[in-house]
Amino acid sequence: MKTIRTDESKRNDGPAETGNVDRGKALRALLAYAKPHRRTFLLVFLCSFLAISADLLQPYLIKIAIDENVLAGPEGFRTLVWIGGSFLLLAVLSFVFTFVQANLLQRAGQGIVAQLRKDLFHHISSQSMSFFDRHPIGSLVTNESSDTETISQFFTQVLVSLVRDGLMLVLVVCFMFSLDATLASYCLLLFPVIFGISIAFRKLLRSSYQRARAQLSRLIAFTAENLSGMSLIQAFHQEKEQTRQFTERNAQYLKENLREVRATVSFNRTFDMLGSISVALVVWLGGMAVLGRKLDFGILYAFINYIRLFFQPINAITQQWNTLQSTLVSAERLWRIFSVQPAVRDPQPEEAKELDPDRVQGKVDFNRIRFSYVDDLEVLHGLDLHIKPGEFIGIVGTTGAGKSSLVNLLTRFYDVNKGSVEIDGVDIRKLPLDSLHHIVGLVQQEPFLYSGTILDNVRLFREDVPREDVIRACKLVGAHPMIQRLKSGYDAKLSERGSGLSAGERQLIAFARILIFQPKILILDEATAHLDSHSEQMIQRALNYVSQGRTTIVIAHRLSTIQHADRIIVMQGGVIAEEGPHDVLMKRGGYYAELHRQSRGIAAAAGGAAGGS
Ligand SMILES: Nc1ncnc2c1ncn2[C@@H]1O[C@H](COP(=O)(O)OP(=O)(O)OP(=O)(O)O)[C@@H](O)[C@H]1O
Repeated sequence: MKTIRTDESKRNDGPAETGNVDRGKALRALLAYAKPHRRTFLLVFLCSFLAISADLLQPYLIKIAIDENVLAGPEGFRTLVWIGGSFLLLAVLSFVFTFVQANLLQRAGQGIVAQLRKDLFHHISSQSMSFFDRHPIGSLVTNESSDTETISQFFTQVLVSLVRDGLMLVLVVCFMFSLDATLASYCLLLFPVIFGISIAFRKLLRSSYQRARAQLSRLIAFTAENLSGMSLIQAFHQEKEQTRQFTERNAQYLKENLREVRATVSFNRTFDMLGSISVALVVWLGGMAVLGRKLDFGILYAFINYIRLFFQPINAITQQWNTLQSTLVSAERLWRIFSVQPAVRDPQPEEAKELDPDRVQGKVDFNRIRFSYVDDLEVLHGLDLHIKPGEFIGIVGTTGAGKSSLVNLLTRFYDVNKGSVEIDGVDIRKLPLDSLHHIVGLVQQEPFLYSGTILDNVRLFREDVPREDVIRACKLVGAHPMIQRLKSGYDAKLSERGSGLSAGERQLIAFARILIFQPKILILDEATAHLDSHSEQMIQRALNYVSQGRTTIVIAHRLSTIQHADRIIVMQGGVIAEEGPHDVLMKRGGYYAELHRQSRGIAAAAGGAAGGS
């Protein structure tokens, strides 16, 4: 199944979340998902038709029973039994066809939405980092969960109701005219009233739904953000303030939700009222006709049944109208996401170059690169850095100097605005992303661990990597003793994001991943969180081991980590301020020496405080 394609495919990660989108296009793209299920939908409509016919014939049978048998006297008894039997048969047929229709419909509808969810997840996962800078996680969670659920209702309720109830309405009107054209004509006078009411409510229903959805998104985004920053909230005693903000958002959502419920209930009850007035009208007009012997009683009985049935599909269609409004809002939201194409993409086949991961030397060149996350706010200003194969580079600098930005460009989380980044002389924009990520390995400040076992996390769910290799890698980076202490060792299940492990332990696991996947270039963003000296030593040992034979770039927050680096790059305000080995930089007495002095001062103060406490 193909992902929704859009005409806006040339858009690069653009702000598709704002501005109007073409609702027709969004709906067409959605309907394309139903195409593979054409046959099932045809069967559904056929079953609906048969079930409706069986339902509609029932009042007609009763009319025959009353007028031609009951009122005709005792000789009609045998036919009455036949009519009773036929009535029962019609009821059974209606049950069977409705049952089959509902099952087929659910299967097709749920299948479509499962596919949509999968495509959406795939689409989101293939976006570049700038997409996630612009789209809050909470809002993406709403897209993936509740928007797709609304779309599911479109396929399992709206689509079929529009056809089934529309068909029923036409058939009911036909039956009514065949029974009594005058009474039927009076009933048709109701159509303009129904139309007027629908138009009057339409705007109100749509806007109240949109407002409720916007508040829900706001609430989910706030909750997601808070849950991921819970430790910070508690550390700064922000619970009360956050609860206050949550309560405010929650109250807004409640208010909008109630407003939506009020609008829906008023709309539905207005229709019910109209239905009751119509029945009263038919009873009055028809009753007069029966009394005046212009109409058979059986016809009046059937007519009352049909007028009830007449309102049933109208009610259902208007109910579905509400769902259709929700579907349109959800389809628009999903369409906006699907319209965004990743800013960082695989090269065109004619431009693509391959580097054999086993033969990569590991030479890295940043050639006069300029880069900004947002327009007009450049963070790297024509930076030039050339790294030899196997070189160990330490990057230091004040916060916001551009260290992470520099390595983000080597992993192609973002692309440079000007200049180029090359590996072994090949512009990385020409390398397929897959092979680039084989060549460049990353150990982040807060390595991401999945909900799964230690084994899964080290070999990243690749079953073809033997358990023994994982254990060997963990032993080499010094993670083995820590893993053995866990209850089930390598099979211990980690909680979400590995929250059961310390920052240092999570980094050790990430180091073991490097030994399994053997990238030729290693980037380490050192953990800023305070590590005790034992963990620090473990990390240092692991790094020394893992960096052997590969080009290594370490963003260091503790200068001790990179003291023995081949070269230290000192960054300041998006440019390289100084570079050279530790001793040379210290002798120069410049910015690095100053940083070093400061860090020793801080370490001494921390030591003093620890000693004093
Ligand atoms: N996703 C982003 N969107 C917009 N601006 C960003 C983004 N990430 C970083 N910046 C900005 O880019 C500049 C460089 O940030 P960067 O993270 O590269 O600095 P750093 O040297 O790694 O800092 P730190 O040591 O604090 O991690 C900063 O001014 C920062 O505010």
